[in-house]
Order: sequence, then structure tokens, then C-alpha cells
Amino acid sequence: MVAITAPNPMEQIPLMRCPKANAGQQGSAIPCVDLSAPGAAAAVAAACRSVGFFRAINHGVPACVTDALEARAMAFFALPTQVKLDMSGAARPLGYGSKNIGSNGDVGWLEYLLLSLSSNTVKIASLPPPLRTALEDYTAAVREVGGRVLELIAEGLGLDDRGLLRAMVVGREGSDELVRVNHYPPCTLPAPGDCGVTGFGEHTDPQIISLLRSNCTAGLQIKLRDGRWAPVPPDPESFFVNVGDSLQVLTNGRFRSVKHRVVAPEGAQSRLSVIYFGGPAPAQRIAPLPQVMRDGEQSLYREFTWGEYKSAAYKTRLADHRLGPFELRGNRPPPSEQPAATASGADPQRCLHQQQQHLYQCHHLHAAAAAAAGGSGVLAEQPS
Ligand SMILES: O=C(O)CCC(=O)C(=O)O
Ligand SMILES: [Fe+2]
Repeated sequence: MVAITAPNPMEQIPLMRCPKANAGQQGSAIPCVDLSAPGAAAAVAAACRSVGFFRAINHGVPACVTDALEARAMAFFALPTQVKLDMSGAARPLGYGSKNIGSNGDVGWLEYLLLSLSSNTVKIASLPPPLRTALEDYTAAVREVGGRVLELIAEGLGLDDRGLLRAMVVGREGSDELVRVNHYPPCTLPAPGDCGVTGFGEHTDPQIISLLRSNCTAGLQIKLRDGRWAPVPPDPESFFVNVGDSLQVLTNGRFRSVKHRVVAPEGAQSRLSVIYFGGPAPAQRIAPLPQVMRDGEQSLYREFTWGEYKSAAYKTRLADHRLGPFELRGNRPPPSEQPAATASGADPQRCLHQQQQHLYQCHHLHAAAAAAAGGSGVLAEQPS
């Protein structure tokens, strides 16, 4: 008789080949934009064209708002698994999830909460009230940053209506705003050589934009246009902005959604990240904006609504090229354009200095937190 044992989900978590750390290269690959600087619109557009990703500083979100959510979220993830499930329901796709991302076989070394927000109210009634309040305060603040970035994008694209993109997401009845809180405990799985354990597999975000904030623990990587993966140094005081697939379509490929992924933490510290996903209302038509199209330029995509794209995306694996089925392959890409401006909107020296300061602070915070945290071991107690 042959004994068949069910595969252990822990063993299914894939490994990824990690880029060698090179602090100099990392810093320079990721544009930094000072949202309050006069050249911000040009800098945002240049970053969205070249990388599809940037670090935003001077965003106006008070540290007490981000710190409060970080503390409440860490307290939530430290609870026993069954309590977390009882409070938020199993992710389908909203709710509490562990290891399984979506329902198509993607797995990673993380647990998470995925929540929908309408009228800035977290819809899950049974979440602990302090966590709910922290999430709502956080989202109210980050939504404003998202709105500002969308205005800067409109300006950088030269749109007459600077509020056009913002109005698709912010303050729009029925817009599809999600918040995801990801917790990556220190990883205990062995990974050989230059490999790491997958925390969150490579993907692009399907929405218009996403804004990510993390604690001091590294792990996020983005794929550069030349195919190299660049680690994103963590910076709890900044937001990291992703171009999503929908913005790629709205700009007819002038901006491209950035592939990104997370490698599970190898040290003693958990990574905690919070991502605001700015999506429009399900009925919103996603097609190249007429104002960005040159004379005679053809759309690279067949027309679709956000609702249609979202449900198609939910049926795919993370790494799938989700825009593929919507591409009109016979159509030519837009004539290549110079970036709207090369100005960064932020003094690179100042950014570098800020980043060095943050890394210094992170180092000290880590040292202080190390004894207290000690890893929650949460993943080990998940039902498989
Ligand atoms: O947790 C992170 O740092 C990134 C996760 C991510 O890309 C996502 O949830 O879409
Ligand atoms: Fe993402």
C-alpha cells in the first residue's frame, strides 16, 4: 500500500533568486520625489515613465498615524490564529489570510488582512475597534496623498483637467479602495546560497496606483526596465508609489506598471507593510485618455471596465501577465517620448541624506525592538 500525504503548504512556498545587496545601486535606482517641491509634477511623471515606482517624501501624513496603525496591526497579528479568523473571517478574498494569496495557488511566507473601504469605513464589523480606528485614520490620510499624486500625474501628463484621475478614485461614490496589511514573520525555512524564501510573489498591482508604507524591515524588490531586481531600502517615513495596470492603460503605455515582490525576512524582525490600492468604481471605463493620445495614435488595449479587469485578475496567478488578454497586439506603441522633465523635484543629496538617517534610525529601532518582539511564530500555528 502506498501512503499519500497531503503536501505541506510550507514546503510549497517557492524560493527566489535574490539580487546581491549593493547599497549604492539600490539608492540610485529608485526615484525620490518631494511632493511639496515646485517640480513635483514633472518628477512624478518622469518616475512613472522610467521606473513605474518612486519614493514620496514630504507627503504630509503625520508619523503618529502610521505608527498607531503599525502598533495596532502588530498586536492583531500576535493574536492566536483562530481569534484572527473569528475577528475578520477567512480571506475570500477579503479578510484574514495566511500563506495562501488569492485562490489560484499562490503561496508566500506571510499573513495578511485585506479590507475594502467605502466612505472610509472598514466593512468588517468584528475587527478590534482600536485597529479599525487606526485603519480608518490611516486610510483617510493616505487617500489624500494618493489624490495629490494623481493630480501631479495629471499635471505631468499635461491634462487640462488636473482633477480627472483623482476624481476616479478619491471621494467618488462606489470607487474601489482596498487596504492590505501584510505581516512577514522572520523566516525559518532554509534557503540555499543566493536565494530567499518568497514572501509575496512577483506581480503588478491591477489598480490605478498603490501607496505602500512599511516598517524598518527590508524585503520589497522592484523589477527595473533592464530586467534586474532592485531591493527597495525600507523607509518608514516615506510612501512608495506603484503605477498600476489601469494607469498603464489610461496612459496608453506611457507609464508602465512595475513588477514587484517581497522576500521573507531572514533576520529577527518581522516586516509589516500597509498598502492602499486606489481603484475606480467597477463601471469605470479603462481606456487611454484622449488627451494623452497623439494624432493617429492607436490604443494598445481593447476597452474594458475596472470591474471586468478586476474579476479577470482574480482568476489569474500573481505572476501572470494580466493585461495580456486585453492587449491589441497589432497596434503600434506610442512614439517614444522624452520624459516630461528630468528634474527630480527632490534634491538627490537631500534624499540620500534622509535615507541614510532613516537607515540609522531603523538600525536603532531594530536593536531596541529585538528583545521584545522575538518573532510571533504565527505561521507555524496555521491550520494547513
Ligand atoms: O508587502 C509588501 O511589501 C508588498 C506587497 C504587495 O505588493 C501587495 O500586497 O500588493
Ligand atoms: Fe503589490
